[in-house]
Amino acid sequence: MYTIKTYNEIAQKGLDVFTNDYKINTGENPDAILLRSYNLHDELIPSSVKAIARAGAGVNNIPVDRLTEEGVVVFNTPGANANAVKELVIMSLIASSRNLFSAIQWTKTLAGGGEQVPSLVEAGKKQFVGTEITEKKLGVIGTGSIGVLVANDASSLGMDVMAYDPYISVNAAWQLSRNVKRAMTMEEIFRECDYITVHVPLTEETKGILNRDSFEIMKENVHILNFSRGELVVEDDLEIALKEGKIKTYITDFPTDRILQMEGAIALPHLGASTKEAEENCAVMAAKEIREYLETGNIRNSVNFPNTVMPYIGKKRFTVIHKNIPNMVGQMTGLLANHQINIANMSNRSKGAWAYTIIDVDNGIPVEVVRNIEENILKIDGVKRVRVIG
Ligand SMILES: NC(=O)c1ccc[n+]([C@@H]2O[C@H](COP(=O)([O-])OP(=O)(O)OC[C@H]3O[C@@H](n4cnc5c(N)ncnc54)[C@H](O)[C@@H]3O)[C@@H](O)[C@H]2O)c1
Ligand SMILES: O=C(O)[C@H](O)COP(=O)(O)O
Repeated sequence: MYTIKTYNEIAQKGLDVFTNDYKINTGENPDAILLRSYNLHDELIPSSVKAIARAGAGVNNIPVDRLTEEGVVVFNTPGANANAVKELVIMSLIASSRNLFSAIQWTKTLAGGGEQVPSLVEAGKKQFVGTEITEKKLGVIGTGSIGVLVANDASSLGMDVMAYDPYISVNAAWQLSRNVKRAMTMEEIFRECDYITVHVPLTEETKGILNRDSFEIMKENVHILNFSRGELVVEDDLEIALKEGKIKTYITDFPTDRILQMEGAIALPHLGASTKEAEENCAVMAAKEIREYLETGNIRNSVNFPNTVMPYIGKKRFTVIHKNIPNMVGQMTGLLANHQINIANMSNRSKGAWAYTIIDVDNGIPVEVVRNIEENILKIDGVKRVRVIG
């Protein structure tokens, strides 16, 4: 029996992935945590927790570094909400070009105008004259799951699209339309584009990339869209650039009190992933990642440990989280050899400073021998966690 603790509301379809062997939100010692944007940084995470799945993309709400040191596997759900975000970004591109947000607000103010409404509309509409997006230049910073979709669809709508991503994955590169031009630097995007949209994770490197220096080299009246994270922008600098009219609109999914008071800033209440489809996709994917890890030790879509998938055929399985240093596998297999135990299958993967090893052994080993091996693997210098499955 496993226990899952949830933070945030999780789509029922995702919770349904947890069958009878699971309890949700009961007891003090959960095996895994499932959450969306809830801030885990200040939470005490019990040592019973082996895995944390973020039903979504961004993991900046999770203390990943600390959890890695504790051998807790953190997952996210790559691409599961990308279409939802893309649709909102494309809508916002058009809405900002056509001054739709303020036009809708103004039109509402005519309520109660009786028969005058049609003529008031005709007289007032000129204040909302917009521009078309066709043939305008869009810069996409970050071409991962969302950025690729935005770039391709904007290109289909007739925009001239350029994209910057120094770490683009092979998968994303395959998906990107050949009409999308490659920018070699972020500055190229800043200098040349009429619209700029950011689709990067919040990291030390991306924090504050939208700042005074970048605004300074941008075109006059640029539209900026930020559906990634609020901290990518330096608010002091944004306020000045909006006041000076350098930035025409800043559309963000991450309002702060200050941004809500800036003229030219349009804020949505973090709606990017809030569609029925995206919520279900993310919840199902996250729940499956947890189940697979707890039941088989396989790791798929982890942000802190190497993806390691070895078919589980019901044999006794040792899974070991350890430092990525020499002679770890040798020491583990040595312990098995001491007991004349045959290894049926094995996988060892690394990611940066950490590695993960799965060893399947033939069935029928006495319980006390298994326990002894488990204890001795844990004693190896550099080993963080050992689990025996089956
Ligand atoms: N508004 C929302 O509701 C919502 C929903 C989903 C994701 N997001 C945010 O959007 C981000 C992107 O989501 P995704 O699913 O596309 O993630 P992703 O991991 O698929 O793509 C991120 C891309 O950014 C690139 N990148 C990283 N550092 C970079 C840098 N310094 N310069 C340029 N590119 C860089 C990576 O190479 C990758 O291709 C998430 O991290 C999250 O913060 C917001
Ligand atoms: O990173 C993400 O996936 C988004 O910001 C979605 O967050 P949410 O699950 O809280 O809507």
